[in-house]
Amino acid sequence: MPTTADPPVTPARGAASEHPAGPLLSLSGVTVRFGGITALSDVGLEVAPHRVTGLIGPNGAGKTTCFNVVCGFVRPDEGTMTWRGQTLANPPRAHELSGLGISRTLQGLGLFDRMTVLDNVMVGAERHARAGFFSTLFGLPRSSKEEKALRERAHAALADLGIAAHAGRLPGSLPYPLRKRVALARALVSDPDLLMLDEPASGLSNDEMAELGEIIRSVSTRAAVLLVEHHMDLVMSVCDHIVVLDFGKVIAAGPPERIQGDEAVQAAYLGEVADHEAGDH
Ligand SMILES: Nc1ncnc2c1ncn2[C@@H]1O[C@H](COP(=O)(O)OP(=O)(O)OP(=O)(O)O)[C@@H](O)[C@H]1O
Repeated sequence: MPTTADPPVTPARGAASEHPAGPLLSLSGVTVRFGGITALSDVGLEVAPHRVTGLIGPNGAGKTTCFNVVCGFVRPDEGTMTWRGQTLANPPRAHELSGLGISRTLQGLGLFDRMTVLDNVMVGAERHARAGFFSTLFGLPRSSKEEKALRERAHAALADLGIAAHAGRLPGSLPYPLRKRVALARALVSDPDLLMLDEPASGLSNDEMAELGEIIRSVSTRAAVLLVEHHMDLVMSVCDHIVVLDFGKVIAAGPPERIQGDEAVQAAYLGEVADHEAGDH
């Protein structure tokens, strides 16, 4: 089983964890098949507390499938998931994530168009609300004290991301980069221990991407981050640790500087460039 221990670039089966207190999240032996396609094969990775872990690889390498296993969208055929040292009998279902302390943003932002920005963020505060998600969604009553506390949390999350001024607007009236921040605020308002980001830089300008990098680094002071991303500049600048997938297998894991110089990684990405060029003719 590959692990993400830093010293070996090619992860070693059964290697000891690099984190003295243990990883926050680990996958071991995860295999996912879609009919005849093996999307993930014996994948192992570890996410350390308060570290940014990047999951990269060429198109079709299995990144989204791996992300979806952790967020409960895909059930693996084999393998285990360990959260805070406890092996989960089954990977969490999507609605169980928040209770575990895991939040995510997806490529499609999934904001509710008819709810204000503030209400969208309040939906994410479920973990801290006794009455929970459905009360917010369907406008069911909750105590005024609880309502006030939730509003304050949501406002603080918006303020942290510099978008408190837009609290009363509908998401559709905001430009895309700001809608992305709303989705991020909704993920952060529950004060997660792990924030999972699926291609957060897509559709952002270089300046916006640099700001996103700063946000990700600041989030890592209070939560671990698992980042699936194609933009290598962002990945290399924000990640403490990178896991590289190719054809559903972990081919390398280590700190950015080591991954950049890794021959297997370079070959995997060169193969991708060659495929694109062949497709151009
Ligand atoms: N629901 C599905 N049904 C069938 N095959 C799938 C399904 N989801 C993914 N696959 C296949 O599994 C493999 C891994 O796909 P995945 O989307 O996880 O890769 P990826 O690294 O996220 O790719 P990209 O960078 O292009 O988004 C691919 O061969 C893909 O075609």
